[in-house]
Amino acid sequence: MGLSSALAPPSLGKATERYKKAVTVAAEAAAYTVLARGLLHLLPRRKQRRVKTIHISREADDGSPKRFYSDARAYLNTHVGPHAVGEVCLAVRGARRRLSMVPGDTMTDVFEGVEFKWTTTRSRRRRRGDDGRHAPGSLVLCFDAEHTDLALDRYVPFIMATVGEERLRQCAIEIFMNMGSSWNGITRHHPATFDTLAMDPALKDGIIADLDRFLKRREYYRRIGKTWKRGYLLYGPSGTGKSSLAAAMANYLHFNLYDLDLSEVHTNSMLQRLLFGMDNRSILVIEDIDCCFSAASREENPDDAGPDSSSDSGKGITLSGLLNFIDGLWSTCGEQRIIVFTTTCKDRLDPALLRPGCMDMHIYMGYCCWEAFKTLARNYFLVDDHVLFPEIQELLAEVEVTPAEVSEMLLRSEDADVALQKLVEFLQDKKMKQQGEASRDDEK
Ligand SMILES: Nc1ncnc2c1ncn2[C@@H]1O[C@H](COP(=O)(O)OP(=O)(O)OP(=O)(O)O)[C@@H](O)[C@H]1O
Repeated sequence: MGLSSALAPPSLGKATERYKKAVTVAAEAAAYTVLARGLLHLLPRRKQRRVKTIHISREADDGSPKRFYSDARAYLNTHVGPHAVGEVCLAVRGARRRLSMVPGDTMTDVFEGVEFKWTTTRSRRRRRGDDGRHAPGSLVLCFDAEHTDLALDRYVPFIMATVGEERLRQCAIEIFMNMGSSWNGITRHHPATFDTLAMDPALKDGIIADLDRFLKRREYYRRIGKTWKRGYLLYGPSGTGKSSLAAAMANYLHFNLYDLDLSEVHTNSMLQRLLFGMDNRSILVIEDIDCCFSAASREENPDDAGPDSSSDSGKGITLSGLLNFIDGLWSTCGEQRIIVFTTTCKDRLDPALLRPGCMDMHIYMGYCCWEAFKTLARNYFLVDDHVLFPEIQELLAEVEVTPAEVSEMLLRSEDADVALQKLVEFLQDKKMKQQGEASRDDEK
């Protein structure tokens, strides 16, 4: 074969032949693939296991923390680990000790017989401390894909419920009541929080800011030589949330509540024993203080002293005595104490209590305003708007109704339409009655 014939292009017939062969090979390969896929379905399931991977990031796109991320971490730290892994992080805050997974580590949880493998990834952005360790980035959950429904429908809700219950338990505060000279305490989760409290939002924010400031001021109180305590006088009609506010403060600060019934305290020594028996980081609540110490104080009417007064120091408990007593006692042994007095009738209070500097903050808990109503509607029915809202807003501007009365109406039905209609009728009825009373007063 000459050089020229070797380099010459193949004939058209040969080229067609090669093309046909190539097509046949490709078709056979495709057929094998289909066959192999079909056979794969016939193989036992174990052999075709696929892994499902879910990434749980710590922050949403807008930078806000993601709820399930923190729930999952809390669950892993307390329920799965840290015994499941060799290396753990330790954080100590006050009396609380917290162990958590080291970023990059993996642990396995078994739920309903299925294995769930959790891995913490390392954050690319942040580094923790001087040891150069990466802060945790996101969580990665891997499991057999055939259990996807179980994972999403049962495992994830189980984690959230478990952590939710745990948080409630941890949020529980102790509520004490006086029995003789000692306190009788129960641990419970009081439902009142600043979220559930219906009141003017600016006032609510002001109270929260005041509490925050108080907590941070240990050095300040030490410097000025005063007891680290804060006093709040809550006044307003019955059913406006004064007791609820005291409980919301306790929940917010994680302080225990001491509900002091002064009618049961007959002598100064009894009072002293009770005050000494209180823990730090606590709130002392004395309700209806006007009934305990009115303007016609026992100080001015010594005959009005407590029944056992003669058996003790010879003096009954007086308001100024109580205040000085508390100051004196707490200055030696107490840290982070709050005292809350409530009254429905500020006019009847002993002037000593109203003197500047006695109670740090006077808070008026008033009738249900529009903003307060919106908080209740959101909490009871998860609604921010309703066709009856304009009418309710108008009525609330004219009628004196307490948040307790509004709450009671909203509780009458789980159906928002029904409950809000009942509230409208209740407000209309109340408006008529209040107008009737006003015109009768005018006639007098
Ligand atoms: N501002 C409020 N926000 C939410 N719920 C409230 C509010 N005020 C009253 N309630 C509801 O009414 C109930 C009674 O309220 P609370 O005892 O706190 O009122 P109070 O002003 O302390 O009344 P009293 O002066 O009679 O002790 C509460 O358990 C709560 O359900």
